[in-house]
Amino acid sequence: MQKRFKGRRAIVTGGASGIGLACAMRLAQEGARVAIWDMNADAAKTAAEKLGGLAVPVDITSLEDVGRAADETKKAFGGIDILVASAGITGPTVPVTEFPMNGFRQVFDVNLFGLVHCNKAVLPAMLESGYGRIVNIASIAGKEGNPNASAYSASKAAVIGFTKSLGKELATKNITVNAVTPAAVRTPIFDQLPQSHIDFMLSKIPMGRFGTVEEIAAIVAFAASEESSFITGQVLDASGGRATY
Ligand SMILES: NC(=O)c1ccc[n+]([C@@H]2O[C@H](COP(=O)([O-])OP(=O)(O)OC[C@H]3O[C@@H](n4cnc5c(N)ncnc54)[C@H](O)[C@@H]3O)[C@@H](O)[C@H]2O)c1
Ligand SMILES: C[C@H](O)[C@H](O)CC(=O)C(=O)O
Repeated sequence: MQKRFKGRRAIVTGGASGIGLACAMRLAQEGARVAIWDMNADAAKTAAEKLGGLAVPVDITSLEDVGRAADETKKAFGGIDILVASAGITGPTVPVTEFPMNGFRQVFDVNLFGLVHCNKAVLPAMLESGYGRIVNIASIAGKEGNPNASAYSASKAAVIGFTKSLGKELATKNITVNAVTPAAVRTPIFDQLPQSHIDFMLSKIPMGRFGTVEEIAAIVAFAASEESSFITGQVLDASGGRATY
């Protein structure tokens, strides 16, 4: 495998599981030093040991905790070149008429505000070095809006809008900011969903199968690489043919 990330220092939020773990493994396999940022401290430790990286337990909903994590990572690595923001939750799978507002806010606290905290936290180091790659993991749900998943869909649509804005702000700073919108991939996040919703998501994929974490990690790795230098503020799709834009 090529070593596109030799000498690069990466943070992967949600890196202890699923898509984030696969992204962390791919970046490490290609030479990056990787910090696993995750609220699951034990899983983060296990993942970091597996890839020879750094485990940084953090709750991304806390701006202060994220600032502490960024300081710890920058001190350990000497800088930050890459952020893959993968940490996320689904929230309840219910119609809007039944959707509890505390649940709606929790989804936004993690999926949007937590992601914004992490994007903000890595920018000083990237601006100081004059280089950066930010890859925000959104979802096809943010493009299409899934029924019974209004908070999740809205939060991912917000991630897309935020990514487009930040990409334009940083366009002359050699820092790119892109989103990836996967369709369903069988990971532990499915444990947060009823089977009916999982069946619905599969039914929407023209390829007739779920994606794999490796397939998502491959597109994330491209977006995180130097090769993607003329792509910013964009949405890179990985939905098995489902997305129409
Ligand atoms: N799996 C899919 O079908 C799919 C498809 C499209 C997009 N996504 C998105 O991809 C990302 C990763 O999903 P996944 O399938 O790997 O899920 P996952 O549940 O396997 O992993 C999510 C990780 O995020 C961590 N996390 C959750 N809340 C956190 C917080 N407040 N602070 C720090 N860490 C926190 C969890 O501990 C977990 O390790 C999510 O943003 C999800 O919305 C998933
Ligand atoms: C959490 C979901 O599995 C993920 O976002 C994929 C999705 O929403 C879909 O419709 O596919």
